[in-house]
Amino acid sequence: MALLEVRNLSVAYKTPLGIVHALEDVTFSIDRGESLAVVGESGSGKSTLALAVARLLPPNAAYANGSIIFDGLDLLNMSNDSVRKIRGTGIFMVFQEPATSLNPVFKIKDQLLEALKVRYEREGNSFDENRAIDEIMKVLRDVRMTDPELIIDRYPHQLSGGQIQRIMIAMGLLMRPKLYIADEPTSALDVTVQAQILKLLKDLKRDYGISILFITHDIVVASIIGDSIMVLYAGQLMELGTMKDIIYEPRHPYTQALLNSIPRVSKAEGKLPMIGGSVPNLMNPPTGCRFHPRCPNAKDVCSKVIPNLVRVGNVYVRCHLYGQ
Ligand SMILES: Nc1ncnc2c1ncn2[C@@H]1O[C@H](COP(=O)(O)OP(=O)(O)OP(=O)(O)O)[C@@H](O)[C@H]1O
Repeated sequence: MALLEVRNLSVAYKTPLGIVHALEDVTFSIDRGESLAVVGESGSGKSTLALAVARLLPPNAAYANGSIIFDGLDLLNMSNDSVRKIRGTGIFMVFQEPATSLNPVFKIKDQLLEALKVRYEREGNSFDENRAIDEIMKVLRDVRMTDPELIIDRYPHQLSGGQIQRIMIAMGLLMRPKLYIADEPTSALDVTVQAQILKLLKDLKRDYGISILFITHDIVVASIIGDSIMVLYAGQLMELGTMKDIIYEPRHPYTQALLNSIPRVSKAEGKLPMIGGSVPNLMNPPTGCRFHPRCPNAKDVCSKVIPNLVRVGNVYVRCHLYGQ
C-alpha cells in the first residue's frame, strides 16, 4: 500500500467576496521512499494541497472533500488530537518561509533538542542530553552545516536563509518523519545553495527511506527532486507521471507550455515562448477544462466538459485531446 493515497480531493476557501475553488478532484499517491514534485504557476493550489495533506488548512477553508489516507489512517476524518500525534514523526512540513517555523526566543540547540525529545518519547526511549547532542551534531554535518557548534548557540534571527533552511531540514531528519512535505523551501535561496539542498534531500530520501512531497513553481526543480511529477493548473490536476515521462514526453498542452518556457542557452537569441493569458480567478473558474482559455489546442468541448483524468501510456492526463 502507498504511504499516501489522496483521492478526489477538493478544497475551497470562504472569503468575503465568495467561495474560492482552490482544488478540484485531485487524485495521486506516494509510495514509501518515493518523491513527488507538484508543479504549477502561482495560484494553482500547490500550497493548499500541502496544507490539506498536513491537516493545516486555515480556518476559512470551507471544505476539504475526498479522502487522504496516510499510512493507513484516514486523515480528513481524524480528530485534531490524533493528527497532532502524527505531526513531526509521521508528517513533517517545511514552509515557504522557514524562519516562521522557528521560535525567535529560543536558541537553535533548544529547538532541536525539543524535536528530539518528542521523537524519543514516541519511540518510548528515555531522553539523554549527551546522546541527543551527538545526534544533532551528526545531522547538522549531514546537512552540510558549517560550524555547527557555533550555529546551535545562536538564535534564529542570527542565521541566514540558507542556514535556517538547513536547520529545518535537520529538524525534519531528527523527527524521522515518514513523509516530508516541503513547500518551495529553496525558492528564497540562491541557485548554488538551492542545488545543494535538493541534492541533500535526495540523499536523505535514499539513506532514510523518507517519502517527499515537494512543491515548486519551477519545472526544472521538479525534475531534479521528483521521482514523479504532478502538474497542477488552477486547482486541477493536468498531468501526473514519472519524471522522465513528464519531462521527455509531456502530453498536456499546459505541461508542454511550462517546458517551452524554460530558458535554454540555445534559445538565447530568440524570444522565450510565454504562456499567453493569466491564471483564472478561482472564485469563478472557467467551465470545463480550467486551462481552455489559454490553451492553443482548445476545442468546443473544452469549455463545456471537464475532461476526465485518463491513462495514456504510463501517465495520467486530464485533456480532451486524449480518449475520453
Ligand atoms: N486562506 C485563503 N483564503 C482564501 N483564498 C485562499 C487562501 N489560501 C489560498 N487561497 C486561494 O486559493 C488559490 C490557490 O492558492 P495556493 O496558495 O494553494 O496556490 P499556490 O499554487 O501555492 O500559489 P503560490 O505559488 O502563489 O503560493 C488561489 O486562488 C489563492 O488566492
